[in-house]
Amino acid sequence: MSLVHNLGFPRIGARRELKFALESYWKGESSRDALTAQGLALRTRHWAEQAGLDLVPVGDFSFYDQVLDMSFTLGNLPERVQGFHGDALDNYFRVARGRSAAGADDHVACCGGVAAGEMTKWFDTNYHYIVPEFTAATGFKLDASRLLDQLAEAKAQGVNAKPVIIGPVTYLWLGKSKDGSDKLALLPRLLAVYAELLEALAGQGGQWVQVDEPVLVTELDDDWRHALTHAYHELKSSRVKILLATYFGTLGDNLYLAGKLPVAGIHLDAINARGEVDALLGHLSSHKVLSLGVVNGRNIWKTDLEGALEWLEPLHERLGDRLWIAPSCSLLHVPVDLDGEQKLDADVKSWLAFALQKLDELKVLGTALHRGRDAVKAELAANRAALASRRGSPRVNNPAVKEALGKLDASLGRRRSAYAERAAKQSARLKLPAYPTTTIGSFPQTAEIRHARSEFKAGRLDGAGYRDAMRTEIERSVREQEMLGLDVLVHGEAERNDMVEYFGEQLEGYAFSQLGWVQSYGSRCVKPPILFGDIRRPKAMTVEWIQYAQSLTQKPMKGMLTGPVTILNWSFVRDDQPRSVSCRQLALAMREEVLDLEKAGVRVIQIDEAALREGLPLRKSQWKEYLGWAVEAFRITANGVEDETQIHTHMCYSEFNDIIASIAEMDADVITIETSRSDMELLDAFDSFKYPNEIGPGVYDIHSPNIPTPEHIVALMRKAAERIPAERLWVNPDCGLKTRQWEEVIPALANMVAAARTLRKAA
Ligand SMILES: Nc1nc2c(c(=O)[nH]1)N[C@@H](CNc1ccc(C(=O)N[C@@H](CCC(=O)N[C@@H](CCC(=O)N[C@@H](CCC(=O)O)C(=O)O)C(=O)O)C(=O)O)cc1)CN2
Ligand code: MET
Ligand SMILES: [Zn+2]
Repeated sequence: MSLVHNLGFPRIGARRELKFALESYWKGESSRDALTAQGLALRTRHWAEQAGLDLVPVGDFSFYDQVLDMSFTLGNLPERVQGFHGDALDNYFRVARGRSAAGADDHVACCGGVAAGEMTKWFDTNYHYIVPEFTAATGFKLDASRLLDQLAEAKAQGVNAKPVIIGPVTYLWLGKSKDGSDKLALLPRLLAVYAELLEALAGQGGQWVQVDEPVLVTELDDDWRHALTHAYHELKSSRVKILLATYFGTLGDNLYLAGKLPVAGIHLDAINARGEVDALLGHLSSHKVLSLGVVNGRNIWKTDLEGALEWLEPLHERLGDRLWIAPSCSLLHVPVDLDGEQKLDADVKSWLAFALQKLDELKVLGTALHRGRDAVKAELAANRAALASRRGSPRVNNPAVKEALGKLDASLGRRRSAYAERAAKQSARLKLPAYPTTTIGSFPQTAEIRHARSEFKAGRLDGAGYRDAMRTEIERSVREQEMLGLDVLVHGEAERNDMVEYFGEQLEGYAFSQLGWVQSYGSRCVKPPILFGDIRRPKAMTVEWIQYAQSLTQKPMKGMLTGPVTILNWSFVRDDQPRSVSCRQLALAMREEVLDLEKAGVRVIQIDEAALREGLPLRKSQWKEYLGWAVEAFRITANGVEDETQIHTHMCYSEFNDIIASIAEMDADVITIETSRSDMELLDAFDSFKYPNEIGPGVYDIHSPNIPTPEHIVALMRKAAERIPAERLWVNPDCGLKTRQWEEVIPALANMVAAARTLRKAA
């Protein structure tokens, strides 16, 4: 029999129950007990929904982040929160979210404000984790209570539990050394605690433990490879059976190493690394389990079940019980339940599978392997029909789009003149002061804005009423910016639910869900739109809003767009054509929008590419290819405008050292980046490359409620000016302000404008 299991289940809840419970607890509107009860209710429901599986993950639930959970399990708390004498869960949230010194926190008086842990993306996904912090002195101390409590809960509910933890090497690899010391030097100390942890799990009757080591799909140097070998030799005497889970890619050079590790089984992402199955099997000793991730945990398409069986059946014949099947990775990255969708087009819906449907697919595959295809004849037939309908649908393939793509030539991606010439014309037209100030686009998405939108979507507010509500917000943003004295204004993005979904909703070739939420970080979720067909822009998408905003002020109003690469990287995308092709289609559609904005008199247009760097493949050897088409797509979008039109782009969470040449190639007149937390060090890349265009290095961290002082901003900008000539510097926050409150935004921006004035006087 082949065993069917899952690697992880989405924890936010089909109706985002966890999000609402968390936010209400943080606001002080509900009790800690209410929050933990909601956690228990979600775990219980999710285990019940996975009941048909042979092994169900336990420990994949988290109140904020699974990496932060691991830091607490291992007793690796940043020094600044040690000695906190409140509740452990509150301390956990202090690390996750930070605490302003002026915050409404009982412990501010005794424990002061604390900075949030740094957040960064989880491999190549749109999920963000809290970065573990290390120093040479870091010690570890086991606190297994979370895992043991959840295991006990699972047992009480009759769940076939498989505890899930992040492996020691991946844990170290994900963290950051705060003092420049070698993280790997901590491995012996860390392994001692992992050994204790495995022992504790064994004591609870855990037989199999899933230990996630996704670092195995990255390019590792010898030290890290050695660390893996060393770690699993140290842990091999444990009483539990380790299923070593790899996902998000191929093992590549690490294949032999992975195959030889002394563990009881290994999970391979057979969506990305199906070609490695044979080679891996060649290295696996005959007692080891091979778990194959055959259902894609990263997208929302139905699996080709018969296609999967074609290659699984012979493997099953060979391996028998040693073959397990699972999703390719945790289902954290997909929405929960397709059945909740009431408005999705019936055709498109019939092509999709969310987490619960993916588990059903696995069960069908398991039954077919176990009892023969006949036992699931009806399911296989329905699957075959759905796949055929998708392949043949005229809505997927639009000849006109294919034709337009065929006509593309390199001239589309070139500005008329070089930067220096454009800059002179733009400066004559815009007449901006030195150190011009601007913001990145969004202003707070208030409860009123979201409420108006949800009333509109539910049909209780009509189009005119909704437009008025948004215009009121836009007007408020413009007035505030004028009072603050900013130089280049934005409309505030009130009308946008999300910078990607908003465009997905308006482009042909896209479908969008009502409840397809995926956790992005903490309580924050996104609803990635579904790119299923050839892309076309039926009509202008942003022009009316920007025009309205411009009508309220004499100052230049930035037109605000999301770039093709970011739209692609934050959507669920087609698996029936290369990403580069979908991206080029998006580029052509967004180019039309850029040209429409220009025609409407918009003088500054920002094209956000927040996810351009984020989309880099996990393996460096694939970067060149990706950057080639990604930069080209941006250029197609941006570069059709006149010299006088100023193009901005924006990127956050970025280190630019290794891609600075590509950034320069994008040739935006101005790029705004996130730099405040790195103390402007990120600018070194621009400096040493002699980046020729203008730069707005972020001067305040928008993730934190803390208000930056003018002195702090001036100091940061002086550091920036050591690296970039002052005449090419802008002053702006790190990113958009949609997650902040107006009460935070106004004083912060006032200080930012004051800082710019100080700088101008000194110049
Ligand atoms: N796609 C994407 N990926 C990204 C980012 C991004 O901005 N977009 N940024 C980074 C991650 N950062 C993020 C920052 C903020 C949020 C965020 O604020 N998300 C919102 C949801 C945004 C949204 O789509 N809102 C909808 C739905 C709002 C909503 O929840 N409405 C209520 C009803 C409210 C009412 O009636 O009063 C409901 O449905 O229950 C809207 O505005 O229309 C949230 O979790 O709260 C997400 C990611 C990286 N990846
Ligand atoms: N214009 C967008 C905003 O301000 C850019 C966000 S980048 C994640 O929200
Ligand atoms: Zn940003």
